[in-house]
This record gives sequence, structure tokens and C-alpha cells, in this order.
Amino acid sequence: MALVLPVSVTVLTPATSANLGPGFDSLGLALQIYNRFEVEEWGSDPDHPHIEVLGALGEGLSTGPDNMFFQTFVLLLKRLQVPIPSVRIRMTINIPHGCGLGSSATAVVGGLMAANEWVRTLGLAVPKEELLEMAVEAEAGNHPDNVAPALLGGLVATTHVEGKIHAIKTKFPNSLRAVIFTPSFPMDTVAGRKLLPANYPKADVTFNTGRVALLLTALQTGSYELIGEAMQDRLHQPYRQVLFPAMPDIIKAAVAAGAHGACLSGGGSSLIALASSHFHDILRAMQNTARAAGVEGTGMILRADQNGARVLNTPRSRIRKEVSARYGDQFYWSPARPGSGR
Ligand SMILES: Nc1ncnc2c1ncn2[C@@H]1O[C@H](COP(=O)(O)OP(=O)(O)OP(=O)(O)O)[C@@H](O)[C@H]1O
Ligand SMILES: N[C@@H](CCO)C(=O)O
Repeated sequence: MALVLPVSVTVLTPATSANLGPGFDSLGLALQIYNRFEVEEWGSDPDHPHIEVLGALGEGLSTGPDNMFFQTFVLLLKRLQVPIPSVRIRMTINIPHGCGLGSSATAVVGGLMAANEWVRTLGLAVPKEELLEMAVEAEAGNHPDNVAPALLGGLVATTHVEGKIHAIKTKFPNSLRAVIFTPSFPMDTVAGRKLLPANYPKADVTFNTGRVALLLTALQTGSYELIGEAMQDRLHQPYRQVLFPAMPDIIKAAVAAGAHGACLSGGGSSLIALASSHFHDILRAMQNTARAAGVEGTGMILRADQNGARVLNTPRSRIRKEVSARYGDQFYWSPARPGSGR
């Protein structure tokens, strides 16, 4: 009897909306829409994975060894000194990339989760906290507010403390939905960050600290009438607006149609409105206002994801079939099931 590594692993990773207005680089929310990554042993060249991208939203993503999912899959295996397998990767892309919904975070977190599962049978799997450090490093290293909620789910407050990432997750209220408007143009996060000043007036900093405090307390206590004011920001949105001049009008339209508040999602270009009702009216108002300004776009009404990235169980029968085909029956091992007599 021998223990074999899994021959396939599937991971689902949620979209995320970072900042939520004033929580620049420190607040993020996981949403119930997912990219799916499936990895299986395949071929004989570990340096050149076979990568398939399913879904029109995946257009433009790399299918070469520089693919971000593959890079982070390999990163963890190398850290754990596990030989890199030759693999086929199937990515089912449901989240638009470059649109402030944390697409690259799904790839980074997905790659780490898949590698972690890959080594679980060897007893080498590491806790999620260690994956978080690596995920932040892989995602440009300076803002954990997409990877942390992608990994943990819910509403996450996160920051660096003396070189270490701290992240605290709380449940996001189930009564609220995120109404997302995604314009047809992307916004480059790196380019957008270059527009931000090196220093801020004290009044702008205290404006934001007050609103982060208000936002978290309003969500915790159900004081949703405060959310509109609490989602205001002076640290990044006003500077990014040059890339998306219609943004303030679309935000106003969302609130006028019944949203508690709205803001830019991450580095844009999506906008996120939080609401308890009138979801379709809010989306329609956002789309109509955008269209009047010459901006087309798509919409989604989403609940919060409370659990974060997860490994989907590969059916036992399929694993058995694959392992038997590859190594013969004597190499298959499975834990005894209660009542099976084994
Ligand atoms: N789903 C994905 N799978 C693999 N690589 C991805 C994925 N999404 C983005 N990337 C890669 O991440 C890098 C940054 O992408 P991009 O600027 O589009 O970021 P993004 O995460 O989609 O943006 P945002 O955080 O605003 O949602 C690019 O190299 C891109 O190819
Ligand atoms: N906090 C980051 C998120 C990027 O999605 C930013 O605003 O640049």
C-alpha cells in the first residue's frame, strides 16, 4: 500500500472588492462569484504547463509558464521543496480582469490553495495564515485587501504590522447585496496608484479614518443609513477620477435609486453599491447614467461570500480510476469509511 499525491485538485476563489471607499489598502469584501481552477497531472514537462482558459472573460490571460496561477502554484511547491509536477490547468473565468474585482487575487490565492492541497497527503500543507503572507508577496506585495478576503471570505480588515500581514475577518451582513456596475473599459491598478500623491493633508486623513470607523460600526450595528457617508473617500477616488470622469454621477445615481452608499471597487473600473432592496432599480440607474456619459457596461447583483477560497472534493471514484489507470490498483489508498469493515 502506498500513499500517492492527488492527481487532480479543483479550487474555487471568490471575486473581491477592495477599499469599500475609505478603507484604502486595508478593507476588502469577498463576493459570490468565482473563478475555478482545476489542476491535474498531465504531460511530462514541469516547466511548460498546458493551460486552458474557459469563458470569454478569460480572453487575454496568459496560457504560458508566466501565468499567475501557475507561478503561485509553483511558488508554494518550491518553498516546500516538493518536485514540480507536469500539469494541465483549466481556468474557468467568470470574473472580468482589470476591472477592480480582484481577478489576479483569485489566481494568486487559487494557485497557493491548489499547491497546498497537492501536498496535503504528504503532511506538508500549511495553514491559511502562511498562505496569506505568500499571497500578498505574489500580488505586488503592498496591498493585502484583495488576497485576504479572497482567501478568508467575508469582510476583512487587513494591514502590515512590522512586516507581517494581519487580517481579521468578520461576517458581512446577509441582508445587504453588492450591486456591481462594470464599465466596458479596464483600469490599470498600477497606473492608477501612480496618480496618488506622496503625502496627504491632515484633514483628508482624518476624513478617511473617521469614515472607516463609521463604516465598520454601521455594518456591525445595522445602522445602514450611515453607510452613504461612511463610504466617502479622499485618499484615492478623487485622484483616480481622471480615468473615469463619470464615476461621481454614477455613484450619485445608485444612491438616488435606493443604495445605502457606493464607491469605486478596488482600483476600478467597477463601481460597487451596497443595498438592502431595489437592487435592479439601482443597477438600471447606474447603467443609464453611465450610458448618458457614453460609458457602456455590465451589471451583477451579488451576495457576500462568507467562506473564501475552497477546494472542491474530487469524487473518490474519479481519483480511484485515475490513480488505478496510472499506477495500478495496489497503489490506491483511501481512509476506511465507517461501517466499511476495513
Ligand atoms: N484569473 C487570472 N488568471 C491568471 N492571471 C490573471 C488572472 N487575472 C489577472 N491575471 C494576471 O494578473 C496580472 C494583473 O492583472 P490585472 O491588472 O488585470 O489585475 P486584476 O486583478 O484583474 O485587477 P483588479 O485587481 O483590478 O481586479 C496580469 O498579469 C494578468 O494577466
Ligand atoms: N487597495 C488597492 C486595491 C487594488 O484592487 C488599490 O486601491 O490600489
